[in-house]
Amino acid sequence: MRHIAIFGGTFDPIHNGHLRSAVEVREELAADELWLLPSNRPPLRDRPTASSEQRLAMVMAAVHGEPGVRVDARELLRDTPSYTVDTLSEIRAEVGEDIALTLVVGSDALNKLHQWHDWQRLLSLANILALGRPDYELQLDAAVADQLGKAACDKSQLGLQSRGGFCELKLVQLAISATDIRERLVGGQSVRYLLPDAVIDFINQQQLYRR
Ligand SMILES: Nc1ncnc2c1ncn2[C@@H]1O[C@H](COP(=O)(O)OP(=O)(O)OP(=O)(O)O)[C@@H](O)[C@H]1O
Ligand SMILES: O=C(O)c1ccc[n+]([C@@H]2O[C@H](COP(=O)([O-])O)[C@@H](O)[C@H]2O)c1
Repeated sequence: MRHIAIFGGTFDPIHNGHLRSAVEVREELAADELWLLPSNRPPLRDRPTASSEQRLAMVMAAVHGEPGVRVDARELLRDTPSYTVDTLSEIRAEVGEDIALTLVVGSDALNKLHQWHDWQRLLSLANILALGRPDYELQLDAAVADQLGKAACDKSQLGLQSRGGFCELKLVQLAISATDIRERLVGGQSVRYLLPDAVIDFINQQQLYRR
């Protein structure tokens, strides 16, 4: 069965924590493709510092030439909050019923899943993969833990079922965050090796994340 992993984020900016996770998830799941989806108006946080266009440009520069990784800009084309359930419904309608879709969510984001719009429907559209992240233990809301617990399966199962499975993966675990990168830039510190040089060049060119 064809298998697509869907990894959404604010990516303000995209960094090596995201990128290493994307590459490893694709390998670990033996997924055919991994799609990065920059969100337009992230529902549960303040407005991003960089514009949608700038965040999209940084994501594209970061993964240029990376095999099997694609950038999907659909959420930037909708002027509504980027509800994942809407995005997955749209993707499901496009790819059809017989393709495995796996939504990739970091542990910090998953801990807030109970606040997501219509979160109960997510497993009817896709599998969910929880990504371990340093400094963020998985501490799920009780209702979420109950639903995901019932869906728990081995990672090898995710590519064999189109939706409805849940699995946790601990990958390389880089303690990098976009907040820390923005703070370093405001403070005039180096961010080299935390994110790709192409993204740093773009940030400098556009004078992003300055005081
Ligand atoms: N270092 C990391 N390792 C694994 N997953 C990560 C890492 N950083 C972010 N993620 C995950 O990537 C997705 C998008 O994250 P996001 O764009 O919000 O980055 P962030 O670094 O958490 O940003 P911010 O510091 O602004 O909150 C989320 O599911 C998040 O949990
Ligand atoms: O659907 C929702 O209500 C929802 C609420 C919060 C976050 N999300 C999605 O979760 C992903 C990670 O979000 P964030 O804010 O941690 O970058 C991103 O793709 C968001 O669109 C989705």
